[in-house]
Amino acid sequence: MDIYEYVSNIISDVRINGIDALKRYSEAFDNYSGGFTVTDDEIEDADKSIKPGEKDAIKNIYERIYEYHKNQFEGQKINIKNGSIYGIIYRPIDRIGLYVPGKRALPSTLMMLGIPARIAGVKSIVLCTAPENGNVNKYTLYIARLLGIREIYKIGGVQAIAAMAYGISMKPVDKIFGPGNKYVNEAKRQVFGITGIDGLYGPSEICLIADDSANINYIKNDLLSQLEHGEASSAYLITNSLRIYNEVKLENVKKYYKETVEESIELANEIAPEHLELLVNDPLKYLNIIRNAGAVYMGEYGPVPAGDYFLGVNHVLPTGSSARFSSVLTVYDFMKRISVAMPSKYDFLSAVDSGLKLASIENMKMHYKSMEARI
Ligand SMILES: NC(=O)c1ccc[n+]([C@@H]2O[C@H](COP(=O)([O-])OP(=O)(O)OC[C@H]3O[C@@H](n4cnc5c(N)ncnc54)[C@H](O)[C@@H]3O)[C@@H](O)[C@H]2O)c1
Ligand SMILES: N[C@H](CO)Cc1c[nH]c[nH+]1
Ligand SMILES: [Zn+2]
Repeated sequence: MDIYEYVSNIISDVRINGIDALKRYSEAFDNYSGGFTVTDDEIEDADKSIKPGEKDAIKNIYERIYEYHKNQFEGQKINIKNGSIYGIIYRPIDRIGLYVPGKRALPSTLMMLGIPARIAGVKSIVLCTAPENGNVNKYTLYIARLLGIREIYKIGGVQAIAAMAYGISMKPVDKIFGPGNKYVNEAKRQVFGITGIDGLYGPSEICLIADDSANINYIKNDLLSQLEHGEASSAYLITNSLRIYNEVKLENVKKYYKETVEESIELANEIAPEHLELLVNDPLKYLNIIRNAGAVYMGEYGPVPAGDYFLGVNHVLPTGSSARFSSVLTVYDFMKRISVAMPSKYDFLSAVDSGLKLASIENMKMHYKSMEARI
């Protein structure tokens, strides 16, 4: 059975059989058979068990992520010209679902999802994450509290995506956000249309371009950092230095030699990686030829893990070459654009003839009459 059919069967089962199916899949995949709702007591216990130093680190990073995202939204765009009003207004999505990997828990991801959601003004937020030994990761719960998220479910994988989309054991959501493994991403792809999705944010990837000036240790550590996410992750090294090409010998890293940094970047554009790291002299001068990447990290102090954790940039990024058409998560992903028009009489009359012609071309009689009646 291919992954499409496999995931589709789970989604249908959850849609048709509801909570019974959720229970079966939670038992089968997450070894969990308790209730799905996280209680206030569990949140309180998590809070108590976290050390003050850990809380400070989380709050510091929360602030940095907030700072980076707070001015992303550039405001409503309403133009008033010669008495006409044309524009686009933005409105937060009413209700969203956040998916945070839970078994090998990534609490940092909740900050990356929840902070821009709150900045965008989303009011109703649900969190789904798989339990580990029966419990949701305590740091995830602490961050949920910082974000004011109170509706939290111990559900992971495909069944969580189906539950949020079809409203099983909860009210359905309008859009689902968050990264996950191949099953989670296939599930998101399949429920798109019933609900919105942010993008295809799958197993982590790094493409590192190094010239002869790059530190070999940095190269090795940075490549291995993203492979640490699991066997589905990928790492590419592209270099114009034969020395580096020969010295970096790492299992599971795909290596390429190119004559120049420009050619290396062209190959990276074809790969369209989630993360593109440049360990080259004067990296800024290459920015204008980078076309396909989820995020670009440059210079000695820009290793991908710093972006994963504390720089403040978002670490929820397109993978599997989807950076060709998709982007890093921003505040805008949590909003809808609505076009707005209020033409003046003058503006209407100056162009209505063209509108009437087009209505005739399309043979739309009532469209024609609607406009004609105002002349
Ligand atoms: N692109 C990004 O922005 C980004 C950010 C953070 C993490 N990630 C990636 O997210 C991924 C997280 O993956 P994960 O697996 O740790 O967590 P996950 O939460 O995505 O998946 C775990 C869940 O998958 C389900 N599952 C496991 N095996 C299954 C099977 N055989 N059939 C059906 N369902 C099954 C289980 O319900 C389990 O809870 C990693 O690959 C990581 O690299 C990506
Ligand atoms: N590298 C991941 C994005 O691909 C994000 C992450 C979370 N925690 C550690 N890393
Ligand atoms: Zn990472």
